[in-house]
Amino acid sequence: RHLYTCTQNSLSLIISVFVYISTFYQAVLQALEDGLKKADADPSVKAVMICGENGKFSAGADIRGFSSPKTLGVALGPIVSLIESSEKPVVAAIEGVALGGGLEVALGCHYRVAHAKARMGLPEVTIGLLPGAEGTQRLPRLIGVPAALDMITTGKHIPATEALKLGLVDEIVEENTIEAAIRLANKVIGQPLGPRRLSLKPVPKLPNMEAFLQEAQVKVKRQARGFLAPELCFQAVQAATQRPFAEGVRRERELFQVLLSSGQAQALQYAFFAERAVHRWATPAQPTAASTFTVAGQGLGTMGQGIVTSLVKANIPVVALEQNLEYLNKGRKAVMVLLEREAKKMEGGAQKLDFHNPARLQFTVDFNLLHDVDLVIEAVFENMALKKEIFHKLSNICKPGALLCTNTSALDIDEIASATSRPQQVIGTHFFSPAHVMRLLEIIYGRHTSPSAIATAMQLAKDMKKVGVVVGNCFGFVGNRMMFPYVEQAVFLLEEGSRPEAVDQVLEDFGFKIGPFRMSDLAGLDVGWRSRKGQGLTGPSLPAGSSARQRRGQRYSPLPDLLCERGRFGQKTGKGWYQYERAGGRTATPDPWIHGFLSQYRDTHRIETRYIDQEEILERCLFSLINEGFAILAEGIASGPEHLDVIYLNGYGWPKHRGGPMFYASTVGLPRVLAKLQKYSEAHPDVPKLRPSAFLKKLVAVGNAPLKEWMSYLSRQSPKL
Ligand SMILES: CC/C=C\C/C=C/C(=O)SCCNC(=O)CCNC(=O)[C@H](O)C(C)(C)COP(=O)(O)OP(=O)(O)OC[C@H]1O[C@@H](n2cnc3c(N)ncnc32)[C@H](O)[C@@H]1OP(=O)(O)O
Repeated sequence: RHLYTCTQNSLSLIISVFVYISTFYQAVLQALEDGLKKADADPSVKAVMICGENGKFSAGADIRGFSSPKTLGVALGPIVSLIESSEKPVVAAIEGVALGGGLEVALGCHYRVAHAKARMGLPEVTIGLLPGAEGTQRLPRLIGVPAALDMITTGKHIPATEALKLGLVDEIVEENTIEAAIRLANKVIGQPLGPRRLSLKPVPKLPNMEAFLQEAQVKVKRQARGFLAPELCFQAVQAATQRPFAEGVRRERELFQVLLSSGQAQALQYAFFAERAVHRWATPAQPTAASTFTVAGQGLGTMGQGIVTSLVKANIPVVALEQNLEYLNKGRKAVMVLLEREAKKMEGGAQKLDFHNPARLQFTVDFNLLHDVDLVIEAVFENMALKKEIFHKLSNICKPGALLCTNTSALDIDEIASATSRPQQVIGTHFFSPAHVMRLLEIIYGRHTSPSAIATAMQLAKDMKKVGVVVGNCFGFVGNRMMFPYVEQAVFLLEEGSRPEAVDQVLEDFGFKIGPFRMSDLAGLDVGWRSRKGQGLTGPSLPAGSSARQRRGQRYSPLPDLLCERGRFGQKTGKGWYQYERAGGRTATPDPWIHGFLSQYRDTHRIETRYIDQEEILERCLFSLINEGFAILAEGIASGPEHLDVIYLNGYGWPKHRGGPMFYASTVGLPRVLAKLQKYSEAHPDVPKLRPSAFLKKLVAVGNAPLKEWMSYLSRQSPKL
């Protein structure tokens, strides 16, 4: 943001511009261009140094600018060229971050000095673009093709220490970066600049470049699953290996334009801002125990282990509690394995994982040790009676201000709170498995939960580096409630003639990592079976004489129950919707037994088998999920469509380049979503989840309102959101 010119011994400020290189695009570019020309023309100026303000070099172009028709993104390229062609040495002083266009500017400089704590990267791929200011051509020339491909196709940020090893920066410093850059500038005055101009350098050769590129392309394609940007990033880097610099730049610009108009870039940029909007969301209240939490993890099963690991990673002191020594020792061992693994990943980084210190992590079976903690996260298994018993005990033992959180994916927060004398301090925290990896945290407030309890849970999410989304209390909350109709449709499609692998394929082609049946096999079919038994939908509590395919006047499919009755719980038993190489195996193969079973089932229930095309599979699964999203918004269970999208992007594997289910609905067009739901609902009148939500109808009736205006059409919103 500052361009300094460096005379032999003195430093004078020439211009001051803004944080994001293109926030005031024309002004910033103009200022850079003017400053450089002025420096070049002034014989008293011997060198130039470019740095940022307030300890940050640049986060790159203003992402909002890419959705404006007047985007002038490519104009940054000529400025980078101008920097490079300067007859006086130009040194970048990198502090904080140098990302995207920011790093591209640094690549135009002849030298780069970075602070040891700085981070660098070309994250354009994560917003659906490629580094379009000649970065795909300069970076491989500087650090070689493998490292450049890795940075450009993944968008990862790298620490300065790694940048130094790669040769991306010339020097790293612990103290004053700007002074170090000026020192370097003074040192190199008069030295030839040709060897420092990256556009003149050849791309370093590899003995097996072609084979390397082929393999890399296959890998990028396999991981992208319909996401265009990584593939086009690859092509731009490939161009650097095949063409002279200027032609490579032309190719980069063509590919950039393809991405800019692809629709995927808008989806990803929407997702970028949606996540930040959700993060910014706050209640008027202050957290009660901000940043000084001592947290007790209650229950050390799979979820509890992940939660404790996450807390330790976030440097939050933890007391981990189990009901007996056997479970405690088992849980402790598992947590230690996870923590050792995390510590290994963090090796070489600035932060160390401190988990052998009992003041940071303590394991106990003594409930009384919870007396002094600020917050408890209960993570026993999903059983209302057990949870109520524990909350009653917690309410008696914990100090008056302590917040009591329950990790649940569906249970009623109010009922759990009713077992305590402090329902205002009871809140749901729905972690996703594995809890030390997954970023999402659904925060569920009950009828009596206080605003400061919500604010405290939000603070906890921030401290744990998770994306906390506050939602209301209803069966399945937001994520699972939207997932139920999706899975229900997938199973109905099997009844009507489809196969698990056909349904999964359509949804995987859409971009999900795994389809609903592979997912169900992974999670275990017994989980849903237990829940359906609890709801009286199957098992001994099902009233005698119930129809096989109807429950409470609605269509019901007993297929998952029938599989469970045959011991087919999925991967854990080696059989589920697919077959596996062994119990615990992970390779799903279509199972002829399932095909035979389905056709027998259709015969038994006199269901005519029909061919179901990909469009119907996709629409019935996705539109029923989206329809539920509209119902959720109308009921005031969530603050806005961005919140639902952030939940789906971070907890349910929704493909990022589709922006989330509600954003996707807006791109399909609400009138089309409505028309299709109406059609499917007419064909299946006994499936309420296909009946279009009144809110969706309203948004269509007012003329297909744009997503950012949806909430203005609701008269009533939750007072707590
Ligand atoms: C033809 C080619 C032309 C040009 C090529 C160049 C292209 C580019 O440069 S594209 C942009 C590439 N840069 C990025 O993708 C960086 C995005 N930002 C981040 O990763 C992070 O914000 C950060 C690491 C820079 C900082 O993280 P953190 O400290 O956690 O803060 P926040 O993420 O909450 O951000 C704070 C605030 O800043 C807004 N913001 C950040 N970066 C940008 C940006 N590049 N454009 C616009 N706005 C940005 C962010 O939205 C937050 O504001 P709000 O809370 O109001 O949303």
